Amino acid sequence: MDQSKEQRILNFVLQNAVRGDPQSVVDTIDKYCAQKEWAMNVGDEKGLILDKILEEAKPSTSLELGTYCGYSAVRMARLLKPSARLLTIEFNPEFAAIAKQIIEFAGVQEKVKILEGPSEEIIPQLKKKHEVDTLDFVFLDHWKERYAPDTILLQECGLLRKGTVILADNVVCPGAPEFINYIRNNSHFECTNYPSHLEYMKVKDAMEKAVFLG
Ligand SMILES: COCc1ccccc1-c1cc(O)c2[nH]cnc(=O)c2c1
Ligand SMILES: [Mg+2]
Repeated sequence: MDQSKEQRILNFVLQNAVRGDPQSVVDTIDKYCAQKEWAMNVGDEKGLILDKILEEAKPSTSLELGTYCGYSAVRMARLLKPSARLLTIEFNPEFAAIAKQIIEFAGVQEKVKILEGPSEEIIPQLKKKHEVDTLDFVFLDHWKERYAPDTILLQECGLLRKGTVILADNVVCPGAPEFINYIRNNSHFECTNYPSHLEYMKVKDAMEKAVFLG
């Protein structure tokens, strides 16, 4: 059976990154995806925007929707304080299996927990099954048509608190028009747009930050 692109990314990390060094894992994935095969990691340019907004938020409990190969999970975990936790939801079992190995190789497995399944099923389980009180930081990087319904679901499940920071990838490319329309016309959110580029490309993209006002 031919290897998947995600398996090739994992192999490149195992052979070229430094075990236990999350920065080297991030840099190695960026090198592979910029030079050999494009893949939908948030990447180095938008990754720096993610880093800055995450460091400002100093979250104890973070949620990521869309783990993929674990690039942004490793990128975020490398900046979290030792007691902080990141829950990351991935629908695709093959992606989740690759991400688990990349997260473990980077040595951030103590801070990161991968939850496999559809976000609409897992989000309502976060409080009781995963001992979440409220979320300090949310990174939306999964199916664009789920951004708005999942943001509404997070509110309905009482998972947002005054000041929760939501950061969404790809609001220009592929685009998340329903989410942008919802969040910018909602007085309970304070929105900021961060123009950037699609990972590893010259194509325009952007990230949107939405702070929940309670
Ligand atoms: C499968 O499409 C790949 C693609 C193709 C062209 C343009 C953008 C994207 C893209 C870029 C991203 O950062 C993404 N992040 C999360 N979930 C995505 O589906 C996603 C898609
Ligand atoms: Mg993305």
